[in-house]
Amino acid sequence: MAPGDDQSTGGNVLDEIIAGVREDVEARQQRVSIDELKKLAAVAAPPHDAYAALRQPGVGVIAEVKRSSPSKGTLAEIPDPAELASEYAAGGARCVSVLTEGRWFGGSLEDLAAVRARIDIPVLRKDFIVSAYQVHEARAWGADLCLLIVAALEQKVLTGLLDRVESLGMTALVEVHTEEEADRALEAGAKVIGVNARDLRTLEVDRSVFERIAPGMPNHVVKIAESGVRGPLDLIRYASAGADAVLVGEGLVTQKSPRDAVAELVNAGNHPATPRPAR
Ligand SMILES: O=P(O)(O)OC[C@@H](O)[C@@H](O)c1c[nH]c2ccccc12
Repeated sequence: MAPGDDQSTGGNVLDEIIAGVREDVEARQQRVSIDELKKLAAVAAPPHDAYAALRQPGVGVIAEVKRSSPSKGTLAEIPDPAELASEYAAGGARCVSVLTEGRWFGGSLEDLAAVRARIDIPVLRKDFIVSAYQVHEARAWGADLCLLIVAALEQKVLTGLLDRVESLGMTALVEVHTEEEADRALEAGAKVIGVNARDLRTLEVDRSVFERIAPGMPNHVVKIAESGVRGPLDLIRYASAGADAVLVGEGLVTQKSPRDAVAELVNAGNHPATPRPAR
Protein backbone atom coordinates (compact mmCIF):
# COMPACT_ATOMS: atom_id res chain seq x y z
CA MET A 1 0.00 0.00 0.00
CA ALA A 2 1.40 3.38 -0.99
CA PRO A 3 1.74 5.95 1.79
CA GLY A 4 -1.32 8.18 2.02
CA ASP A 5 -3.22 5.76 -0.18
CA ASP A 6 -5.32 4.26 2.55
CA GLN A 7 -8.72 5.30 1.22
CA SER A 8 -9.33 2.19 -0.87
CA THR A 9 -8.56 -0.08 2.08
CA GLY A 10 -10.06 2.04 4.82
CA GLY A 11 -6.52 2.09 6.21
CA ASN A 12 -7.01 -0.80 8.64
CA VAL A 13 -4.68 -3.74 9.20
CA LEU A 14 -7.26 -6.37 8.33
CA ASP A 15 -7.82 -4.94 4.84
CA GLU A 16 -4.10 -4.73 4.27
CA ILE A 17 -3.58 -8.36 5.30
CA ILE A 18 -6.42 -9.50 3.07
CA ALA A 19 -5.03 -7.67 0.04
CA GLY A 20 -1.79 -9.68 0.45
CA VAL A 21 -3.69 -12.92 1.02
CA ARG A 22 -5.64 -12.43 -2.21
CA GLU A 23 -2.40 -11.97 -4.15
CA ASP A 24 -0.87 -15.09 -2.62
CA VAL A 25 -3.99 -17.16 -3.30
CA GLU A 26 -4.01 -16.09 -6.93
CA ALA A 27 -0.37 -17.15 -7.32
CA ARG A 28 -1.03 -20.57 -5.78
CA GLN A 29 -4.12 -21.00 -7.94
CA GLN A 30 -1.90 -20.68 -11.04
CA ARG A 31 0.11 -23.68 -9.85
CA VAL A 32 -2.55 -25.97 -8.37
CA SER A 33 -6.14 -26.04 -9.61
CA ILE A 34 -9.18 -26.53 -7.39
CA ASP A 35 -9.76 -29.89 -9.13
CA GLU A 36 -6.28 -31.02 -8.13
CA LEU A 37 -6.99 -29.96 -4.54
CA LYS A 38 -10.16 -32.05 -4.60
CA LYS A 39 -8.14 -35.07 -5.72
CA LEU A 40 -5.64 -34.52 -2.89
CA ALA A 41 -8.50 -34.19 -0.39
CA ALA A 42 -9.96 -37.48 -1.57
CA VAL A 43 -6.83 -39.34 -0.44
CA ALA A 44 -6.30 -37.30 2.76
CA ALA A 45 -7.29 -38.73 6.14
CA PRO A 46 -10.99 -37.93 6.78
CA PRO A 47 -11.64 -34.90 9.03
CA HIS A 48 -11.84 -35.31 12.81
CA ASP A 49 -15.12 -34.33 14.50
CA ALA A 50 -13.92 -31.03 15.97
CA TYR A 51 -17.36 -30.02 17.25
CA ALA A 52 -17.50 -33.15 19.41
CA ALA A 53 -13.92 -32.57 20.61
CA LEU A 54 -14.78 -29.02 21.65
CA ARG A 55 -17.91 -30.13 23.54
CA GLN A 56 -16.07 -32.43 25.93
CA PRO A 57 -16.60 -31.61 29.62
CA GLY A 58 -14.57 -28.78 31.12
CA VAL A 59 -13.04 -25.78 29.41
CA GLY A 60 -10.75 -26.82 26.57
CA VAL A 61 -7.55 -25.37 25.20
CA ILE A 62 -6.85 -24.71 21.53
CA ALA A 63 -3.10 -24.22 21.30
CA GLU A 64 -1.72 -22.16 18.44
CA VAL A 65 1.45 -22.49 16.36
CA LYS A 66 2.22 -18.78 15.91
CA ARG A 67 5.63 -17.38 14.90
CA SER A 68 4.83 -13.70 14.60
CA SER A 69 1.98 -11.23 14.62
CA PRO A 70 1.33 -7.81 13.11
CA SER A 71 1.16 -6.27 16.58
CA LYS A 72 4.32 -7.78 18.10
CA GLY A 73 6.53 -8.99 15.23
CA THR A 74 8.46 -12.20 15.93
CA LEU A 75 7.20 -14.10 18.99
CA ALA A 76 9.16 -17.37 18.57
CA GLU A 77 11.28 -19.03 15.87
CA ILE A 78 9.48 -22.43 15.93
CA PRO A 79 11.93 -24.40 13.76
CA ASP A 80 9.81 -27.55 14.09
CA PRO A 81 6.05 -26.80 14.22
CA ALA A 82 5.17 -30.52 14.36
CA GLU A 83 7.30 -30.93 17.48
CA LEU A 84 5.58 -27.95 19.12
CA ALA A 85 2.18 -29.38 18.19
CA SER A 86 3.05 -32.74 19.72
CA GLU A 87 4.06 -30.95 22.94
CA TYR A 88 0.68 -29.19 22.89
CA ALA A 89 -1.11 -32.50 22.40
CA ALA A 90 0.91 -34.12 25.21
CA GLY A 91 -0.09 -31.22 27.48
CA GLY A 92 -3.75 -32.00 26.81
CA ALA A 93 -4.76 -29.49 24.13
CA ARG A 94 -8.12 -30.25 22.55
CA CYS A 95 -7.16 -28.84 19.14
CA VAL A 96 -4.11 -27.27 17.56
CA SER A 97 -4.39 -24.07 15.54
CA VAL A 98 -1.83 -23.47 12.79
CA LEU A 99 -1.37 -20.03 11.27
CA THR A 100 -0.90 -20.50 7.54
CA GLU A 101 -0.68 -16.82 6.54
CA GLY A 102 2.90 -16.05 5.56
CA ARG A 103 3.42 -12.31 5.27
CA TRP A 104 2.35 -11.16 8.74
CA PHE A 105 2.27 -14.36 10.77
CA GLY A 106 5.19 -16.33 9.27
CA GLY A 107 3.03 -19.41 8.70
CA SER A 108 2.53 -21.75 5.73
CA LEU A 109 0.52 -24.70 4.47
CA GLU A 110 3.69 -26.78 4.96
CA ASP A 111 3.39 -26.03 8.70
CA LEU A 112 -0.20 -27.27 8.59
CA ALA A 113 0.78 -30.50 6.81
CA ALA A 114 3.67 -31.15 9.20
CA VAL A 115 1.42 -30.68 12.24
CA ARG A 116 -1.34 -32.83 10.69
CA ALA A 117 1.11 -35.67 10.09
CA ARG A 118 2.29 -35.66 13.72
CA ILE A 119 -0.82 -35.42 15.91
CA ASP A 120 -4.21 -37.10 16.12
CA ILE A 121 -6.37 -34.27 17.48
CA PRO A 122 -8.28 -31.74 15.34
CA VAL A 123 -6.22 -29.11 13.51
CA LEU A 124 -7.48 -25.63 12.65
CA ARG A 125 -6.33 -23.75 9.55
CA LYS A 126 -5.90 -20.22 10.92
CA ASP A 127 -5.83 -17.83 7.99
CA PHE A 128 -7.78 -15.11 6.28
CA ILE A 129 -10.08 -17.27 4.21
CA VAL A 130 -11.91 -15.29 1.54
CA SER A 131 -12.43 -17.88 -1.20
CA ALA A 132 -13.62 -21.45 -1.69
CA TYR A 133 -10.18 -22.27 -3.07
CA GLN A 134 -8.65 -21.75 0.39
CA VAL A 135 -11.25 -24.06 1.97
CA HIS A 136 -10.33 -26.83 -0.47
CA GLU A 137 -6.66 -26.14 0.24
CA ALA A 138 -7.33 -26.53 3.96
CA ARG A 139 -8.89 -29.96 3.45
CA ALA A 140 -6.22 -31.09 0.99
CA TRP A 141 -3.51 -30.22 3.52
CA GLY A 142 -5.32 -32.03 6.32
CA ALA A 143 -7.24 -29.39 8.28
CA ASP A 144 -10.34 -30.35 10.33
CA LEU A 145 -11.44 -26.78 11.05
CA CYS A 146 -11.30 -23.54 9.07
CA LEU A 147 -11.36 -20.05 10.52
CA LEU A 148 -13.88 -17.68 8.91
CA ILE A 149 -13.58 -14.06 10.04
CA VAL A 150 -16.93 -12.26 9.85
CA ALA A 151 -15.31 -8.81 9.61
CA ALA A 152 -13.54 -9.92 6.42
CA LEU A 153 -16.59 -11.33 4.63
CA GLU A 154 -19.87 -10.13 3.19
CA GLN A 155 -22.84 -12.07 4.52
CA LYS A 156 -23.44 -14.05 1.31
CA VAL A 157 -19.78 -15.01 1.07
CA LEU A 158 -19.69 -15.99 4.75
CA THR A 159 -22.71 -18.26 4.32
CA GLY A 160 -21.27 -19.78 1.14
CA LEU A 161 -17.89 -20.49 2.74
CA LEU A 162 -19.49 -21.94 5.86
CA ASP A 163 -21.56 -24.32 3.74
CA ARG A 164 -18.45 -25.24 1.76
CA VAL A 165 -16.48 -26.01 4.93
CA GLU A 166 -19.27 -28.25 6.22
CA SER A 167 -19.83 -29.94 2.87
CA LEU A 168 -16.20 -31.11 3.05
CA GLY A 169 -16.84 -32.58 6.51
CA MET A 170 -14.91 -29.88 8.34
CA THR A 171 -16.02 -27.53 11.12
CA ALA A 172 -16.07 -23.75 10.72
CA LEU A 173 -14.79 -21.59 13.56
CA VAL A 174 -16.55 -18.31 12.86
CA GLU A 175 -14.77 -15.35 14.41
CA VAL A 176 -16.54 -12.23 15.68
CA HIS A 177 -15.58 -9.13 17.60
CA THR A 178 -18.91 -7.27 17.98
CA GLU A 179 -22.56 -8.10 18.75
CA GLU A 180 -23.51 -7.30 15.19
CA GLU A 181 -20.92 -9.75 13.87
CA ALA A 182 -22.18 -12.38 16.33
CA ASP A 183 -25.71 -11.94 14.92
CA ARG A 184 -24.30 -12.39 11.42
CA ALA A 185 -22.45 -15.55 12.47
CA LEU A 186 -25.63 -17.04 13.95
CA GLU A 187 -27.64 -15.98 10.90
CA ALA A 188 -25.13 -17.82 8.69
CA GLY A 189 -25.63 -20.96 10.79
CA ALA A 190 -22.36 -21.01 12.74
CA LYS A 191 -22.14 -23.79 15.34
CA VAL A 192 -18.72 -22.80 16.65
CA ILE A 193 -18.13 -19.10 17.31
CA GLY A 194 -14.89 -17.52 18.43
CA VAL A 195 -14.97 -14.11 20.08
CA ASN A 196 -11.65 -12.42 19.39
CA ALA A 197 -10.60 -10.02 22.14
CA ARG A 198 -8.33 -8.39 19.57
CA ASP A 199 -9.87 -5.96 17.11
CA LEU A 200 -8.22 -6.98 13.84
CA ARG A 201 -8.64 -3.48 12.46
CA THR A 202 -6.73 -1.74 15.25
CA LEU A 203 -5.00 -4.77 16.91
CA GLU A 204 -6.13 -3.61 20.35
CA VAL A 205 -7.00 -6.30 22.91
CA ASP A 206 -10.09 -5.90 25.12
CA ARG A 207 -10.74 -9.01 27.24
CA SER A 208 -14.24 -7.79 28.21
CA VAL A 209 -15.57 -8.30 24.67
CA PHE A 210 -16.22 -12.03 25.29
CA GLU A 211 -18.21 -11.25 28.46
CA ARG A 212 -20.39 -8.82 26.55
CA ILE A 213 -21.07 -10.98 23.51
CA ALA A 214 -20.93 -14.67 24.46
CA PRO A 215 -23.78 -14.82 27.01
CA GLY A 216 -26.25 -13.82 24.27
CA MET A 217 -25.45 -16.87 22.15
CA PRO A 218 -27.60 -20.03 22.23
CA ASN A 219 -26.43 -23.06 24.25
CA HIS A 220 -25.84 -25.30 21.23
CA VAL A 221 -23.14 -22.92 20.00
CA VAL A 222 -19.59 -23.78 21.05
CA LYS A 223 -18.09 -20.54 22.38
CA ILE A 224 -14.40 -19.92 22.11
CA ALA A 225 -12.53 -17.04 23.72
CA GLU A 226 -9.65 -15.97 21.47
CA SER A 227 -6.55 -13.90 22.23
CA GLY A 228 -5.00 -12.40 25.32
CA VAL A 229 -4.89 -15.55 27.49
CA ARG A 230 -1.72 -15.24 29.56
CA GLY A 231 -2.42 -17.95 32.10
CA PRO A 232 -5.04 -19.84 34.15
CA LEU A 233 -6.64 -16.69 35.60
CA ASP A 234 -7.64 -15.47 32.14
CA LEU A 235 -9.07 -18.93 31.34
CA ILE A 236 -11.14 -18.87 34.53
CA ARG A 237 -12.41 -15.40 33.75
CA TYR A 238 -13.50 -16.53 30.27
CA ALA A 239 -15.03 -19.69 31.78
CA SER A 240 -17.20 -17.57 34.09
CA ALA A 241 -18.61 -15.91 30.99
CA GLY A 242 -19.43 -19.27 29.38
CA ALA A 243 -16.37 -20.23 27.32
CA ASP A 244 -16.20 -23.84 26.08
CA ALA A 245 -12.57 -23.31 25.13
CA VAL A 246 -9.83 -20.71 24.91
CA LEU A 247 -7.52 -20.18 21.94
CA VAL A 248 -3.97 -19.32 22.98
CA GLY A 249 -0.95 -18.36 20.90
CA GLU A 250 1.56 -15.92 22.35
CA GLY A 251 1.01 -17.16 25.92
CA LEU A 252 2.27 -20.62 24.85
CA VAL A 253 4.90 -20.09 22.15
CA THR A 254 6.88 -17.77 24.44
CA GLN A 255 7.06 -20.33 27.29
CA LYS A 256 10.10 -22.49 28.06
CA SER A 257 7.86 -25.54 28.24
CA PRO A 258 4.80 -25.12 26.02
CA ARG A 259 3.66 -28.59 27.15
CA ASP A 260 3.61 -27.54 30.83
CA ALA A 261 1.96 -24.23 29.94
CA VAL A 262 -0.85 -26.06 28.11
CA ALA A 263 -1.20 -28.57 30.97
CA GLU A 264 -1.55 -25.73 33.46
CA LEU A 265 -4.39 -24.23 31.43
CA VAL A 266 -6.03 -27.63 30.89
CA ASN A 267 -5.91 -28.32 34.65
CA ALA A 268 -7.57 -24.96 35.33
CA GLY A 269 -10.20 -25.82 32.69
CA ASN A 270 -10.96 -29.14 34.42
CA HIS A 271 -10.84 -27.82 37.99
CA PRO A 272 -14.12 -28.41 39.88
CA ALA A 273 -14.24 -24.73 40.92
CA THR A 274 -14.02 -23.50 37.32
CA PRO A 275 -17.48 -22.62 35.96
CA ARG A 276 -18.87 -25.07 33.37
CA PRO A 277 -20.26 -23.84 30.06
CA ALA A 278 -24.09 -23.99 29.91
CA ARG A 279 -25.36 -26.81 27.71
O1 LIG B 1 -1.51 -14.80 20.68
P1 LIG B 1 -2.82 -14.68 21.38
O2 LIG B 1 -3.08 -13.33 21.96
O3 LIG B 1 -3.01 -15.79 22.38
O4 LIG B 1 -3.95 -14.88 20.26
C1 LIG B 1 -4.17 -16.13 19.64
C2 LIG B 1 -5.24 -15.99 18.55
O5 LIG B 1 -6.44 -15.63 19.16
C3 LIG B 1 -4.84 -14.97 17.50
O6 LIG B 1 -3.67 -15.45 16.90
C4 LIG B 1 -5.91 -14.73 16.45
C5 LIG B 1 -7.24 -14.69 16.66
N1 LIG B 1 -7.92 -14.48 15.50
C6 LIG B 1 -7.03 -14.39 14.51
C7 LIG B 1 -7.22 -14.21 13.14
C8 LIG B 1 -6.13 -14.22 12.35
C9 LIG B 1 -4.84 -14.34 12.86
C10 LIG B 1 -4.63 -14.51 14.24
C11 LIG B 1 -5.72 -14.55 15.05
